[in-house]
Amino acid sequence: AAQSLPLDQVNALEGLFGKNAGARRSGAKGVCAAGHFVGNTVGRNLSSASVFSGDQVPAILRFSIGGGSPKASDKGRSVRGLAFQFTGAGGELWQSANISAPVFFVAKPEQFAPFLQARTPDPVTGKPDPARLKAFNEANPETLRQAAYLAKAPVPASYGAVNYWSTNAFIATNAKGDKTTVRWQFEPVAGTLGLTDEQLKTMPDDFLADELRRRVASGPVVFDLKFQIAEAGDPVDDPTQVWPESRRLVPVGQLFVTQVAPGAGGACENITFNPTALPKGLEASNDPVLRARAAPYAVSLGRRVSEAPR
Ligand code: HEM
Repeated sequence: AAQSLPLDQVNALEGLFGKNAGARRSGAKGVCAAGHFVGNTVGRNLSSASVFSGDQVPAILRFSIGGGSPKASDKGRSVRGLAFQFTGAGGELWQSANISAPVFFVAKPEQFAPFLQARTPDPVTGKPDPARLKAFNEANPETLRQAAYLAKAPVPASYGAVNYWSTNAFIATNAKGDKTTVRWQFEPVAGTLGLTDEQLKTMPDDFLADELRRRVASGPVVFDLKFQIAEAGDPVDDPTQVWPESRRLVPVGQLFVTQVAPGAGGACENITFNPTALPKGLEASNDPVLRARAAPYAVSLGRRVSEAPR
């Protein structure tokens, strides 16, 4: 029976991926990192948020693999995640969790648990019920767009060589009070890099965290943060739909990744990157998926921090 949306969502993640003590119920495998963000004048013209001041803003970061398994393969065709917490002037926080796909897999929060349940193996057959999966997919075709994107995208060779998107829309307000609806993306300045078919066969399942450590040891990994500017009629409340490619994409600052935790754990672990924790000058849009995120993140945080340590 339905309990509440956030509990159903977290329980559905546990149903599919297991209840992995101490681990995030989504983005379970990952690594803590740190660095800073520097905003530019374009950012300041769009948003009065103190993080765009141009000063170095401290960043706590986490890179991750999609899904709730701490043992997920780094070669899987799931999303990679980039979560950040920027601390602006006066301790003002901006938290966010972004993925390596321009679209999310549900348009509405009510689709989240049924999407996962339809993919959860039946204990008797060891496989998802094919009729149930087919019925869900046919009734919810927009939930297949993310997998279609990932099927064609190269598997990232590095956490530092792939784009990350907000997928959700936000409203930026500048000092004059002008409002702009935006989505954002992080683009690696050194370019994107995918694994070749040969590498997919020969690489181990665990390489991304060490690869990032090596990269950062030889210099900061830098991402351009770009805002994509919505125009009238663009779907601002549906993260399964991209906006037209012709939409303006403007750099608003750069993220410098300068440290990677030497092992498991670190400053990112007790944080839940709640994407509606926003500084003054940035607001949540009416996207119902965005608005639904804080509660299940808090449920997952509560469960994982109260379980036995890994
Ligand atoms: C209704 C929609 C969603 C639900 C129910 C949901 C649920 C969750 C949960 C329970 C966690 C674990 C939180 C923690 O333990 O700290 C999580 C993490 C994460 N989610 Fe979501 N999520 C949703 C939408 C999204 C969207 C739209 C994105 C990205 C565009 C996203 C990206 C991520 C990432 C990258 C992480 C890992 C963050 C980290 O490294 O701590 N999620 N999500």
